[in-house]
Amino acid sequence: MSEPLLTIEDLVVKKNKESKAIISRLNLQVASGEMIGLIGESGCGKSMTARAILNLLPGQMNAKGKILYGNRNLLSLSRQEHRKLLGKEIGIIFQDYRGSFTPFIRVGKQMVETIRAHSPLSKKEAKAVTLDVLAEMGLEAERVYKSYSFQLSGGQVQRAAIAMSLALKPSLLICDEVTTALDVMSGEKVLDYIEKMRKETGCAVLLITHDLTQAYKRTDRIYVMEQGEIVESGTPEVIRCNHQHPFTKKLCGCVLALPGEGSGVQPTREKVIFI
Ligand SMILES: Nc1ncnc2c1ncn2[C@@H]1O[C@H](COP(=O)(O)OP(=O)(O)OP(=O)(O)O)[C@@H](O)[C@H]1O
Ligand code: NI
Repeated sequence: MSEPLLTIEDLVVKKNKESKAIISRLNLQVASGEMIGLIGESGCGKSMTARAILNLLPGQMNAKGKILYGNRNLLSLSRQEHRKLLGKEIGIIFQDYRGSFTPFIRVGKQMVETIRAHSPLSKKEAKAVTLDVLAEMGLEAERVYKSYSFQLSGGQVQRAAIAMSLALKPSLLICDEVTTALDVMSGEKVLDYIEKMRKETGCAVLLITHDLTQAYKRTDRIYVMEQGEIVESGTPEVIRCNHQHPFTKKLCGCVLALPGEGSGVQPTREKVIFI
């Protein structure tokens, strides 16, 4: 692994000081250019981990430990410093992609404003970048630019949200269940675009998913989370074939996967069932 870009050390997140930890002593590393999978059952703390990185934990929740981005501890940055990093250095695509754009402002205008908030580009230059990245995502750039988000399909909005992230060229992109609300084909396309972006910009990706097959197919390394703890980590092959933890065994035992073209996933002797 090359130099770590993001290092989470002993992260503990609690609803309040007295309550049980939602995340307990979590350790995780993402190197530049890596695609990392964070998998686990619903409610195990995947989104809270992303929120802690982004300083977007709800209400009274507090986080202890270290989240090092380069040599800066994100947990000790001011809100203002954090905001500067968001988007520009660290991009996020949420599960609820509709929330990426407000419904009252045209998609193009929002993209131009976001780009300009993070760079010294003129309106005209920002518009050119916006049209470029929308086209890059395989969208009809002019039409999407002029549309309100509710005039587009789910997949189109999701791709526009990725285009937005691409325009800001973050070093780290966090994708939280980005395909959950999409049909399989649209979901695959969205992941293809994320991979394309990674190849083009060299950014690292933290792919949060409860879809084990997706993690196997797309990531370089996988962290398995259970009830707020990382119980296992390794390459997709190790997690699939040589997992040690009973939870990973259970998780792998639940997978039903199709032997997809170019998936890189070979049938194994054990728990993963291919039909
Ligand atoms: N706003 C909130 N206030 C208090 N507790 C919360 C809040 N949001 C989530 N939680 C709790 O934090 C824990 C971790 O939730 P989190 O959203 O990180 O799960 P997840 O792994 O992302 O699940 P999913 O796969 O369903 O998205 C859960 O027990 C959840 O009930
Ligand atoms: Ni979640």
